[in-house]
Amino acid sequence: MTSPLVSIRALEKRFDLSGSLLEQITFEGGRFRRKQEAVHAINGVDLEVQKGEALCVVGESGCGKSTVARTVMGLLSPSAGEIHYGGQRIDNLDGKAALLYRRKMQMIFQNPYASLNPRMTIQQTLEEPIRFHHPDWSPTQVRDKIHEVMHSVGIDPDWGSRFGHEFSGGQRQRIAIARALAVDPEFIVADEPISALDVSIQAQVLNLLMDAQESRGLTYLFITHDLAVVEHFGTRVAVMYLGRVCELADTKNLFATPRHPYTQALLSAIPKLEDDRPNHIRLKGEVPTPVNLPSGCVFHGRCPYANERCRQEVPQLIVTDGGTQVACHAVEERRL
Ligand SMILES: Nc1ncnc2c1ncn2[C@@H]1O[C@H](COP(=O)(O)OP(=O)(O)OP(=O)(O)O)[C@@H](O)[C@H]1O
Repeated sequence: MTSPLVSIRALEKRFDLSGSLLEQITFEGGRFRRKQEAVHAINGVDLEVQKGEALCVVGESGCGKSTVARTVMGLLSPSAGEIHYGGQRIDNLDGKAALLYRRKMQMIFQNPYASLNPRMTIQQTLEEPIRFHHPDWSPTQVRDKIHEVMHSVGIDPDWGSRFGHEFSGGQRQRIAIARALAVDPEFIVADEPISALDVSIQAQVLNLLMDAQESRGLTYLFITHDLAVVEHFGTRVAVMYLGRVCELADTKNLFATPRHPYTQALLSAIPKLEDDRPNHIRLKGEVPTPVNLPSGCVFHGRCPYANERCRQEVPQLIVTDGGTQVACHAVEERRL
């Protein structure tokens, strides 16, 4: 395998909930104690994104997908761990060195209503990042680039003087995609890019992202909770639960033979007319709070295969016969 474009290494992200030092001090059992509460949003994630692939990250709400996305993009700093791009560590860069990666790595957000400035014309929206990253470009070069990206996302280049609010949700997301493409990125993090759109528009925008991937040789980290999207779009899939990756597989393998009980439960939740699927699992209970993480395997409280080892020992990702990586003691012990 070639070296990955992006590596996420032993990533952890905690959000401190304790407030000021004064608010952290409590009096318990006759002593002053310092109480430090935190949301453990990411708890040791290792992922490699290969050049040209679309790596999808899936999981229930709150499992840490967006936090992974925002940390990779440098919008959040990791509590521990590293992000590498093309072999270079980037989570600790600033100034000029960081600028280069800001051009190569672009992000598309879920809500095109919030991500476009309503006071800017489309021309201004697209011009801003181009001028920022290419201050030496002539007005003609800038104009040609704007024309090219508007055309490629299916927005009439003559509409450049219109404002964002004059466009529908689907058109706005196309413009947001054009803004990301305008600086010729290599890597795009797309965080639920179609989930705020009408169902009838979703497939069009997804196809647009796939066309851009092919024609521009893009690599995607694609965050979604929609398994139908994953099946259509993903080269590989990472399934997350409570801030950890529990399964990493080629998309075909994941849908044909899900190995982790949580993945099996997610796939079981997809409605089917004739349900003859093996490994049908129905999840009980709620996702535990990421403030007090369960010991051992974070999934053990909801897992029908959990035993004492699962309650005590954190499972690591192991490679199974089919090449899928799974973090599950039951799979490792061939109990499942
Ligand atoms: N700024 C923040 N401060 C405190 N907690 C946060 C912050 N951002 C995220 N979290 C918490 O971190 C955990 C992971 O959130 P994240 O948004 O990454 O999950 P997600 O899988 O993307 O969920 P969703 O699909 O709902 O967006 C959640 O418990 C969330 O409440």
